[in-house]
Amino acid sequence: MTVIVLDIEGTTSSTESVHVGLYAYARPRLGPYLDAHRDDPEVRAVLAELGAATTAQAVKVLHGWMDGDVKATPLKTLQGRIWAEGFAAGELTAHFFPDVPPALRAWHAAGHRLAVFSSGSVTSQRPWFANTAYGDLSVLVGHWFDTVNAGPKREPASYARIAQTLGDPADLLFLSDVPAELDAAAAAGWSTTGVRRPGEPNEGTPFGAHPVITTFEELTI
Ligand SMILES: CSCCC(=O)C(=O)COP(=O)(O)O
Ligand SMILES: [Mg+2]
Repeated sequence: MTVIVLDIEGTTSSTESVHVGLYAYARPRLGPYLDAHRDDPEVRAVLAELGAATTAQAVKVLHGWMDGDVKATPLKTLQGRIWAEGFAAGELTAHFFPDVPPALRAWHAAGHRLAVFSSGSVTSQRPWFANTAYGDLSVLVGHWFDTVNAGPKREPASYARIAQTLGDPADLLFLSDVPAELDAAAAAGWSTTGVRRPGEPNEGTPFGAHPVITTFEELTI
């Protein structure tokens, strides 16, 4: 039995749906969210990490990270909370490539375990998988990992940390569109497969020694 660990952006879901859909939703809400949750310990911690004295200063840093698609944990924490509210309010729905839902259901039915490891916070991963045009896919996923509970995606130590929960690295398979993430997983003893989807930013990126698929239908476990 294999544990299949999924990246989101570029792998299960389009980059556009994250950058245009989710980022545009979060962008104007960051300032008001900070002002409304100043007494929340997690928000206070984010502000302390940013070193920003005012909401305007904090928003400037956060918008700069969004413009550069910097996967900084304080940004991901705030985005995730704003998106979770958006999903709960019925204002957001998730995008999944059409090959993904049937493949996840088939792998789950065959006894393979599924997990997610994304730079997007766990707070946003769960509603992303729960609110799809293909029904609630979150019920198929047993474990959720992000940069807080696992660590940065390009560091082998993060994959070693995840393996402490999921089991023997030899049984773990990571699917991602980013070669540096696959390199880190392989360095931790995991199996890897690159996902090169037509039209995605990493379509032309070399994947080195990692096997490559263009849809989940091509994966043989
Ligand atoms: C609801 S998922 C949010 C996706 C996100 O914010 C992100 O940065 C995705 O990065 P990934 O590690 O999945 O490529
Ligand atoms: Mg990705």
